[in-house]
Amino acid sequence: MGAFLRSVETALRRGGAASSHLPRRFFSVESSPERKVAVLGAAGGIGQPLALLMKLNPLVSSLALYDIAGTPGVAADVSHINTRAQVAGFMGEEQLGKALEGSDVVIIPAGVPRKPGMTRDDLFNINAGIVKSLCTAIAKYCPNALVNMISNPVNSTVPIAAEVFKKAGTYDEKKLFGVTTLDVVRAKTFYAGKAKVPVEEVDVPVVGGHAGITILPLFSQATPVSNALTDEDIKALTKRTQDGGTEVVEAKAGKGSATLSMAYAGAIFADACLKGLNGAPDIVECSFVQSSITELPFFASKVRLGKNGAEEVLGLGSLSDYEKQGLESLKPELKSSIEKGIKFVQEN
Ligand SMILES: NC(=O)C1=CN([C@@H]2O[C@H](COP(=O)(O)OP(=O)(O)OC[C@H]3O[C@@H](n4cnc5c(N)ncnc54)[C@H](O)[C@@H]3O)[C@@H](O)[C@H]2O)C=CC1
Ligand SMILES: O=C([O-])CC(=O)C(=O)O
Repeated sequence: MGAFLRSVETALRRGGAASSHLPRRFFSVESSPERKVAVLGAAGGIGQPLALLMKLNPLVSSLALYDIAGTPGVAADVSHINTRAQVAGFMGEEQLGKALEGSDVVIIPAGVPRKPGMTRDDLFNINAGIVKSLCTAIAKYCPNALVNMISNPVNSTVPIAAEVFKKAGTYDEKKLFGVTTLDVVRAKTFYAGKAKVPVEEVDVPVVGGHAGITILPLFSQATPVSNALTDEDIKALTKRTQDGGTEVVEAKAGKGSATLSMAYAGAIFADACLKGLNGAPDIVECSFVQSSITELPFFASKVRLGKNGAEEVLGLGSLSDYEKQGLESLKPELKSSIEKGIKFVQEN
């Protein structure tokens, strides 16, 4: 472990990938302009490890940690790590503006997580209001920031954010992202295990939304290609990816949902946003964004990230019959979750 951590430090000092243990994408710094990242909900189960990972990212020069409680401690703790980002903690609504001002990327893991037996939609009543008020502040204090929405139900919180920004006159569809990276992370892990291929080489797009059957992994496009997997294997992998969140919720038995893997996924996605802003070429990640690739107004698919955010929403590519069926089955649920979010802002 000592050697591992020393290699992290060396990698960070060099600003390059010094260790094969580390995802290269975390540590490549071609050029490093000043970039401020704000984490809203930074004292929570996701927020704390995400704050740590963003402090390790050399693309970040300023890290604002905001929560309704607990941020002074988290900020003091993380700030002692000897990396580039200057860390500041902000607590309570009166400090939200200061936390947001000048932000390039705002990551939102604020809100309540699931307990066993709940769906993500069961979180709507509490989290919709939290997201609405945070997005109202974003529109006021950093209207140009890229927003990475983690709070569930993502299928509704992203449309909520869009409506809030529209009302405020600041909406830019290129700058609003539902974070579905954890679905991709899971699909890659599960596929690598089943296909017996090196996990660090695996790529699997995951499209649709971020709840149950709306999560549609496209294993027919997975690389490296494996001819060893049967149709039954693909069905089982699809179901496990769709139920990945529930698997963690049940294992945690009342103590919340995925936090560590989500922090990892959130850090990967925020890093991609920063690289895009900095002009790095060919930055493509799946995300739930405003979309015209299906008849639904929001949809997750591969997105090319650039200096303005989502520069291009990529199409679905060719689907297997099983995936085509999955796509048709997910549309009614996704449509109604999107409409629920829009209605919430229009009526409140
Ligand atoms: N998009 C995804 O793939 C995933 C999303 N999630 C979602 O992320 C959210 C957070 O999960 P956890 O970190 O496990 O929950 P948590 O309860 O551990 O942390 C949430 C934090 O949000 C804070 N918070 C509440 N109201 C706030 C407000 N108005 N402003 C700022 N902060 C506020 C709380 O004080 C708490 O520190 C949940 O909605 C969960 O469902 C979780 C895992 C994966
Ligand atoms: O399942 C949950 O409630 C949290 C989540 O979105 C995930 O882990 O994918």
